[in-house]
Amino acid sequence: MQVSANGDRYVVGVDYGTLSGRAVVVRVSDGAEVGSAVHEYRHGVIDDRLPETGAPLPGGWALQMPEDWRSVLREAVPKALSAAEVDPGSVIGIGTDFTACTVLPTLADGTPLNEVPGLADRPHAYPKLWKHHAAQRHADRINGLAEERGEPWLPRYGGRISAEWQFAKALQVLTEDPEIYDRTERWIEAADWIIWQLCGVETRNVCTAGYKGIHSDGQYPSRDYLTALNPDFADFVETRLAHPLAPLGGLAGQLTPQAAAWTGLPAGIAVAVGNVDAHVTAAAANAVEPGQMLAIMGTSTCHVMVSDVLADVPGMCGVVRDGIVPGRWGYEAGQSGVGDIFGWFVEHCVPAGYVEEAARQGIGVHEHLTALAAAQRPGQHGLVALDWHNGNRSVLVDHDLSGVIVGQTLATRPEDQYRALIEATAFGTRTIVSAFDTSGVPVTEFIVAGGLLKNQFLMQVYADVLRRPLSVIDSEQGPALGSAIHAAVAAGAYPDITAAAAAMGKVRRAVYQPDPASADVYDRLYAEYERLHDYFGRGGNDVLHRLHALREETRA
Ligand SMILES: Nc1ncnc2c1ncn2[C@@H]1O[C@H](COP(=O)(O)OP(=O)(O)O)[C@@H](O)[C@H]1O
Ligand SMILES: O=C(CO)[C@@H](O)[C@@H](O)COP(=O)(O)O
Repeated sequence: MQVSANGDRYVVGVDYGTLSGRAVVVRVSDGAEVGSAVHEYRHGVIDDRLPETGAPLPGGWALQMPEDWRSVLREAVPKALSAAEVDPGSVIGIGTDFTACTVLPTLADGTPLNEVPGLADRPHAYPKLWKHHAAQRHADRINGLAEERGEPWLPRYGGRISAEWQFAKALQVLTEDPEIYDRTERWIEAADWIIWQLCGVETRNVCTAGYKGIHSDGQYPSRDYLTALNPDFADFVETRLAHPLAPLGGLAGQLTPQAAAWTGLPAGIAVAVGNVDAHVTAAAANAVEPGQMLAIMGTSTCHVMVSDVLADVPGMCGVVRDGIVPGRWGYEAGQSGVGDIFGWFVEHCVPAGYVEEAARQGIGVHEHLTALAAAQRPGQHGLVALDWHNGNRSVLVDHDLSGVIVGQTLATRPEDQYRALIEATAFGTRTIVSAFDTSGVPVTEFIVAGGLLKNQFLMQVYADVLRRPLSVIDSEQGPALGSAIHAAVAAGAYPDITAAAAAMGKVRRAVYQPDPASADVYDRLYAEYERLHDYFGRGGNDVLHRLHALREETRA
């Protein structure tokens, strides 16, 4: 094992986000981040037209391009190494994390179907990004049948499987393009596909299989159940998924000469088993003890927490043995839209005068609206909103729901709505935290990571709405740092993730304290949120579903 001139050893973590991939070079001894680089995906999120043909995509679709992911290895990793000014020979391992469930059909050798000659014009040949929401009716069918048959795995997923998960997406392929389904030799999470690119062998990790792949108590849904779903789906598990599952922090293999040439790293170094962006971040924030809930807040929010207790938490995404750290139960819940909602508002709902004023002050529109919103007292805008602009992942698990804002008058201004949307996402998080608190897995510490940390006003709103202190990760590259920590374990530098997280993870405790007076007002607003939540989300008024159906019908 090589080391640098001063004896330091390094690992590389690569975080595959929704729009870009980030690489960070990290010192093994203490987690110091010594260099990083970001590479934007050329095609970003493909949700409008297929790049090859320009053919329009239906509503709810979100695809990605595997070549964009390889580019991150070719571009971001060498740049991070050069920024770090470390000898590549002192790097002992590489780890990666991915959005999930981002899943793709491939040939038996891992070639993505969209790269197979003659298939580039077939939308179903492309990877489906986590936020591909066009499989809701398949998820509904999966849930309905599982409930009817009393499938044992259903409670492990909060009673409902999400349209984002891999069975719903695969069933959509089978139903809408059976030929592409037939050509699919492997159906694989991007989290595992990228590892295949790095070390040349197929591996599958317990995390994506457990949460997004309905692999529970050692098995996928039965052949009998899949046959009942659709006889042509009967052998889906055996033919396209089946593979031994590898533990998190495990060694997937060694970096191939080809991947070494892409990255500038030495061939033969350790490649860690694939993992999910949210789950690796638990190690980065050293949030690996029971009761420590970590919220990774960016375009969406994921909530992850380990526990020694197995409980059914209504509406959670899943509870998986070894799903965050080996030896413990790992819980996940989430909100499908958070930063994306603020991004949508900034892009589509702000008059030119605000954009000009932000430019005049030399700040972004988010910062301008945040400053105006922060000058208000809680409740002053007279609004309450539902944060469902990208559907609801927890606790309702329904991607056909949409956003609601109540209380607008002629005096309502953009900053009022921006603030109401921030508060709505905080109320969504409170709903999730209380689902855990009341299900026997109480949240004892709330820790935040992710891009939204930069909005301090937003953080204070969350502390007030949750009425509890917020700890924050002390890194701007949480997932990439977490991947690097997994690489250090895979390379044998630490005995396990917990030990590596203690040495390399970074957290600042109780940085935001709740303000009791604000919290009192938010309690009243939250009570309104809860009423609207149940009215629009639990059948009190099905208007959001009817509007969704009408929109789809009209588009068709
Ligand atoms: N100052 C801000 N306040 C609130 N939201 C912001 C701000 N700046 C950017 N955003 C939103 O944050 C999201 C990006 O978060 P980030 O963590 O960087 O991305 P990702 O989730 O893809 O890793 C975008 O959806 C954007 O609209
Ligand atoms: O769902 C998960 C993880 O389980 C995320 O990958 C997904 O929400 C995308 O996260 P980002 O918003 O890109 O950070």
